[in-house]
Amino acid sequence: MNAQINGSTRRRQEPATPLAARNLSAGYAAPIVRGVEIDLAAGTLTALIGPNGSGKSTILKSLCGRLRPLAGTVIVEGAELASLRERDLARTLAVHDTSRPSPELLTCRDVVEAGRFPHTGRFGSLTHADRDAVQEALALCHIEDISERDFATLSDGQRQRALIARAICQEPRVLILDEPTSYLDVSSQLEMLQMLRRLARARGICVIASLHELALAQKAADHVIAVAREGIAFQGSAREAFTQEHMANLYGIDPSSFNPAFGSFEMERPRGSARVFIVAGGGSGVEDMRELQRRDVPFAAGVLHRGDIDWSLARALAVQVIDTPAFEPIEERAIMDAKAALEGCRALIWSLEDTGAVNRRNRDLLEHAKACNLPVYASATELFNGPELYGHAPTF
Ligand SMILES: Nc1ncnc2c1ncn2[C@@H]1O[C@H](COP(=O)(O)OP(=O)(O)OP(=O)(O)O)[C@@H](O)[C@H]1O
Repeated sequence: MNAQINGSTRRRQEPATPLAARNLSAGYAAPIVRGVEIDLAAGTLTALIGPNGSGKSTILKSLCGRLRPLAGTVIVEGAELASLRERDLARTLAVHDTSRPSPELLTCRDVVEAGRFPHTGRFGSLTHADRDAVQEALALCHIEDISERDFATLSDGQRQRALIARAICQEPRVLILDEPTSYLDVSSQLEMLQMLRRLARARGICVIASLHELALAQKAADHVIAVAREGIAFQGSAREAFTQEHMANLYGIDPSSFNPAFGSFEMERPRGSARVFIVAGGGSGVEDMRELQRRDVPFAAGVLHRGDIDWSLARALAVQVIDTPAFEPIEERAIMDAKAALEGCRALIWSLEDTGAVNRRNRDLLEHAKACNLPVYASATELFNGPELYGHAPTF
C-alpha cells in the first residue's frame, strides 16, 4: 500500500509482551483448545493458522475478551484482561472479525470513525487529530475514494477494508484480526498483509491475524501459531513452522505435496506406475510436469540434481524421482536406475534444451529410449497433441 505509515509520533516505550495467554482454555460449553501459551512481541505480525474448526477464532475471541476463558488468563500489556474496563481495553486493543454488521444509513467514513470512540470525549466529537487518524486509516486500507459511500452498499472486500480501517484508527497497541484477507482478491491480500506488517513495525504494535493463505502467512508473519487437536500444535518463526513435516501433521496431507520454498501445496500426484519418463532440469520441466498432473498421467522424472526446481516439483508430483547430488556430474547408479524406470514407460519427454558438464549423462537416456523404441517428445503438449520427435504415439 502506498500510504505512508506514521510511526514516529505514535511510538511509545514498549513493554516486553503486549499480549500473552497463560494456560488458556477457550471454548463454549466445553473447551475447544486447552493449555494455550502465547507471548507476542511488539512490532511483530503473528499468523494463526490451522484447519477449519480447529479453534483459531475461538482463541482470538478469548484474546480480545469477547469470550470468557474457561481456564487460564489473558494478559494485555501486563494487566489481566478481565480486570480492564471496556474503554481502557479499547484504547489498547482493537479487533476486526468476520461478523458482518450492516449499519443502516452510515457511510464508510462513519463506520471507520467509530474506531475513534475510545479517544473521543463524552460527546463523541472528533478533533483534528481524530480526523487525521481516520484519514490515515482510510488511506492505508485504500478506501479513500469510497469513504462517502453508503456502507451497506459496499462489496464484501470493500467492507472488509473499512472494518480493518476502523480497527486501525483505534490506534491500538494490539490489533487482532480474524481472517482479514478472506474477501480480498489476490493482489489486495498481498497489499493488506504488507500494510499490516509495516504498521506493526512502524508503530511498534502487536498484530495477530488468523489466515488460511499459507503462502502469504509464510511471507508476512514474524511468528506463526498453528492450532490443531485441541491446542497449539506448534509455534515459532515462519522458517520453523512451514516445514513439510509440520504442514503434513497439521493438515493431514502427504508431506511431499507441500513446497516449503514457496509455502504452497501441490495437488495429489497421479496414481499408478509411471507411464511417461521426463528428463528435465533447471525448471525446464515445470510446465510439462503440471500438464501430466492435470491429465492424471503418472510419470517418473530424472535424472535431477537435488535442490533443482524440477527436483522439488517432481518430488511432489512424480511417482518416481531419480536424483543425483547437486553440482556434480550424474552418478552411474542414477543413470542405471533411470534406464530401468524408462523401460517401464510408454514415452519419454525430453524437456531439456541443452546439456552441460553436470547433466550430460542424461543424453544416455535419450539414446536408451530410441533403442527401446519409445516415442520421444519435446514437451507434454506435443505428447498429447503430436507430433512425436521419434517413434509412435503411445496410448494411455
Ligand atoms: N458459539 C459457538 N458455540 C458453540 N460452538 C462453537 C461456537 N462457535 C464456534 N464453535 C465451534 O468451535 C470449534 C472451533 O471453531 P472456530 O470458529 O474457533 O474455528 P476456526 O479454526 O476459526 O475455523 P475456520 O477456519 O473454519 O474459521 C468448531 O467446532 C465450531 O463449531
